[in-house]
Amino acid sequence: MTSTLLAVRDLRASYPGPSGPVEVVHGVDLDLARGEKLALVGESGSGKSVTARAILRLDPDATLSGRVELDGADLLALPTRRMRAIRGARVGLVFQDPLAALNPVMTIGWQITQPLVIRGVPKKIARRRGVDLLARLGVRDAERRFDDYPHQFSGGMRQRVVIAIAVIAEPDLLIADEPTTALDVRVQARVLELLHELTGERDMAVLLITHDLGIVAGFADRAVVMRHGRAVETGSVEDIYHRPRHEYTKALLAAVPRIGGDPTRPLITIKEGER
Ligand SMILES: Nc1ncnc2c1ncn2[C@@H]1O[C@H](COP(=O)(O)OP(=O)(O)OP(=O)(O)O)[C@@H](O)[C@H]1O
Repeated sequence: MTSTLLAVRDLRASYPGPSGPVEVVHGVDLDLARGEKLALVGESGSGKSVTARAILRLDPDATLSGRVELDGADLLALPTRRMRAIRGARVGLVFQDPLAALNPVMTIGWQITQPLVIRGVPKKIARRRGVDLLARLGVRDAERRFDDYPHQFSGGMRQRVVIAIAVIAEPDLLIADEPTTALDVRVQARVLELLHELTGERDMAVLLITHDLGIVAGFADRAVVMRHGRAVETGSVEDIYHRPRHEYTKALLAAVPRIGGDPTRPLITIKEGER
């Protein structure tokens, strides 16, 4: 029996524009069960990031409506202070720019252990867990590297640090926006494998935002296909790949280059406004 962790209903987000508010998320519904991996897919500009940011109320200038229920509590109705406590504790976050997410003057070990230390976990234990996590993320010599600063890490290593910070406090949900885009294929596979393991070990759910249908196929249980700020199709990864219903999903799948595919075959295009 799976239980619903996150239920999003008719979520809308508008931002101030030069001639009034502009709606960029037009009524998105999605459900995520504990331990489930859901991918939000679509092309650049389809509204994946703004949907994730709206779920967590990350943009103070966005006007939001609808319902975002985490374990039955509507996040859109919570006081800001309670919402802040949920981010980081119950929901771990990984966004696209790892450098912006790290503090340049603190060691990476300090930053990784902070979510545990502020919850009263003794420093030594927090360090042990942090080092283990970094090692599981494929960072070599994790014990020694723990006392380095962000500038001493490559971009790919910093991204793994950000992932470690997001998951160390064992959140119920991880929201990760293109978490592996900056990583080479081998490290990408390691990171996805770890996230997969954590969903099993801790029943952590993952909302993965990606434009990469290859990652979706290898990682997610279900997917929501987004276009122009709407969820156009939702289904199991199996159904989306083998029995896509929406023309846009078919076009997205047809646009994925395949090894051995016919390079002269034209890409399917669909007309603007077609839904
Ligand atoms: N702060 C903002 N103010 C106004 N419009 C915004 C804001 N942030 C995003 N948008 C608009 O919302 C739409 C969706 O953007 P979003 O970044 O969610 O797309 P995406 O699918 O995540 O693409 P990408 O993979 O490139 O990040 C775009 O048209 C974008 O211009």
